[in-house]
Amino acid sequence: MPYKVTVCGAAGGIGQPLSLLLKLNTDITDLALYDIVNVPGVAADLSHINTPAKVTAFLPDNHGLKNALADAQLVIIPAGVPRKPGMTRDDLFKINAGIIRDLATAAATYCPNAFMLIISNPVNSTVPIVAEVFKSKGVYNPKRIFGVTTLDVVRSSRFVSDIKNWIDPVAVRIPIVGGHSGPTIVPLLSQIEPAQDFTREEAEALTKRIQYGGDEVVQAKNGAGSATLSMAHAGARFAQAVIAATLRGEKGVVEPTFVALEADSANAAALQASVDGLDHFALPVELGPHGVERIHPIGSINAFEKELLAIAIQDLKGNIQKGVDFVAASK
Ligand SMILES: NC(=O)C1=CN([C@@H]2O[C@H](COP(=O)(O)OP(=O)(O)OC[C@H]3O[C@@H](n4cnc5c(N)ncnc54)[C@H](O)[C@@H]3O)[C@@H](O)[C@H]2O)C=CC1
Ligand SMILES: O=C([O-])CC(=O)C(=O)O
Repeated sequence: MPYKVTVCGAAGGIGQPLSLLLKLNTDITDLALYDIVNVPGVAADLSHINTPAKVTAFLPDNHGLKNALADAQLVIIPAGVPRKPGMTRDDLFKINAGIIRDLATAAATYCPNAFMLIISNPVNSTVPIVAEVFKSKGVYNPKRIFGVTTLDVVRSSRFVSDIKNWIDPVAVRIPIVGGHSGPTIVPLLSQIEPAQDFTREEAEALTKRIQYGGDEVVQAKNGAGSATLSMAHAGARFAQAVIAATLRGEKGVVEPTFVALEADSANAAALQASVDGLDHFALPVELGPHGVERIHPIGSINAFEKELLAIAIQDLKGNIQKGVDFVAASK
């Protein structure tokens, strides 16, 4: 069965290793790589790998974006600028918001039914931007738009195994809820599988490391960007989860991701009430043939996690509104 995936920002620090991992995915038959620079070389290089996907490069000229997106079933967007030391993800808004708005406008026009996986920061605002653009084009389906927060999940599994060193980091699962920036990243360590006990000191230190894991990489790269290789792994993992549920019909595929809560219409009101009325939030999402199948509630959490959640909700309100306002002001 043909399955076309388009990567926008494919020549970048994330785009290249992500495209490599996607090229190794034998469910994908057509890998369209779009960027404003350097993408023909990336595509030529990847096209020599002996896996089924046909790799094609697109630059903006000759209707490149239109041709890259046409008939895509899945679109992954790591386009835009990364952080330098001292910056917050929100500092990227002024450049990345316009890039995401324009790519979303093209996707809403040329592949309105594709699953949209948004990596570009600030995710807490770029996902609402995509949603608002799709609404304005009359093609909005909240089940199909995802903010990729998988790196928080990947990191947290690894960081837990650093302090409880007999735990297999591949097997450990921690629901990460909220959003994708500092205090909006809320790891629910009380719900870790397999079950673990943490002292309050351990929980505080681990939570801080998970919330600021991105900063560790930004500082280590010292001006040369932010996480790219771990992000490529995380992006490929989330893409595979979507492909498994939507193309292969696998059941029980659950990954935390930042989504519109209305995507689970049966539970939307209760979910929104649990996060002070926010319309977007990262929660563990069960994926199904149409994308979001069911959004898991926050569940039972301890006093420390309640404190974290209250802080996250306050920040997220502003981040989400900023995205909505940006699209409204662009009209
Ligand atoms: N969601 C997450 O967990 C993470 C998100 N990120 C974010 O991902 C984004 C990309 O990061 P990197 O790959 O390190 O940056 P990068 O600068 O290495 O690559 C970005 C690519 O986007 C391309 N680009 C710029 N404008 C474009 C447009 N209008 N259309 C298509 N392509 C365009 C650039 O030419 C470049 O190749 C950043 O915003 C970063 O903050 C990074 C790590 C984790
Ligand atoms: O920290 C950054 O700017 C990139 C990112 O989102 C992450 O690594 O989680």
